[in-house]
Amino acid sequence: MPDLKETAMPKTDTSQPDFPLLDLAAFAAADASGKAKIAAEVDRICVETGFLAVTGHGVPQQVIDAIWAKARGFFDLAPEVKHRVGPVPGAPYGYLGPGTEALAKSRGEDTPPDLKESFNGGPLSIPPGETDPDALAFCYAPTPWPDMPGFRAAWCAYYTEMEALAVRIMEVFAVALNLPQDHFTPFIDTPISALRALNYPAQDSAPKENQLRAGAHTDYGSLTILLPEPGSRGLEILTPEGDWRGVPPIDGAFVINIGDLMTLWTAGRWTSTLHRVVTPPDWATKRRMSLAFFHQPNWHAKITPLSGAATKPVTSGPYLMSKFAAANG
Ligand SMILES: O=C(O)CCC(=O)C(=O)O
Ligand SMILES: [Fe+2]
Repeated sequence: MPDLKETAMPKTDTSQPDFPLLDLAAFAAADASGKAKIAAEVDRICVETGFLAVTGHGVPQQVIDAIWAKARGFFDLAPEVKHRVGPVPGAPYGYLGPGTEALAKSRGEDTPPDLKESFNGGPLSIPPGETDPDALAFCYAPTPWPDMPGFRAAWCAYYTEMEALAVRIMEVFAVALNLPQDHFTPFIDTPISALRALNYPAQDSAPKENQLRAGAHTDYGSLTILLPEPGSRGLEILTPEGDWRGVPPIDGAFVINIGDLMTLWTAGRWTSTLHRVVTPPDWATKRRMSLAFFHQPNWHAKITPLSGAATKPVTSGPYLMSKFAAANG
């Protein structure tokens, strides 16, 4: 494992001097020792919280603008129109309306449903030869597309960018773990990632006890690439000290965090941090949107600790399916 000594790391300029940044363009341009230095800092952050902001990502602004416009347009449709693209039973894609999901239930906590709605889409193609019935019925279920010109094209363009970005981040993760840069490739070459557009509507009545915009949870997979609506607030992470801390809006950056499978892969070295979405007092009258790309290894990928510790492997697809069922049961 890398040595954990403090290294210089760029910080956000003004709003939140403490929030760590990973500049992917700087990583790509660095020589081996520069890469090792950046990777050591990523390792340190992943040990602590696994949350950081990514700049230098190269995702074209017009791809981001287009999906924001289509997501907003979709959520502004009448409820009965949105429900026309509700999920096929047992599948996670399409429109999940208010009252459908309580993320805290994925950890066995019984809370009221999250104050949100979402649109969800899965992998853009099915790997040739895939016959596993659960894989076909769950993660390779078709996405029910809304009848809105340009929605599908904008969605798929953003999904494609996120898939490529996740590969670059997983390469940094490999170096951060002192592994060859392409170590994770065989596990993530047919990923079963999902993209979710989230809308947290303005709240016109008081929430129930323990009801949040998103209940406290960890993400399930390898990596989440989150884009909160610019300037928006409400996402909080649990610090190692046990305090909830707001993630600041950071212009031009994605917020990334690792999920449960990365913790398992690193034998507990990296933290899949609890996070939630609250409603700051000045946000109750305002909607908030976000785009979350949940990067998930191949359906059949068997995740065992890199340390070689003898534990029963966790298979990526069935693990994801069981967590989704718990949160949506
Ligand atoms: O909307 C957000 O900022 C975070 C949502 C989230 O953590 C999730 O859906 O897993
Ligand atoms: Fe999350």
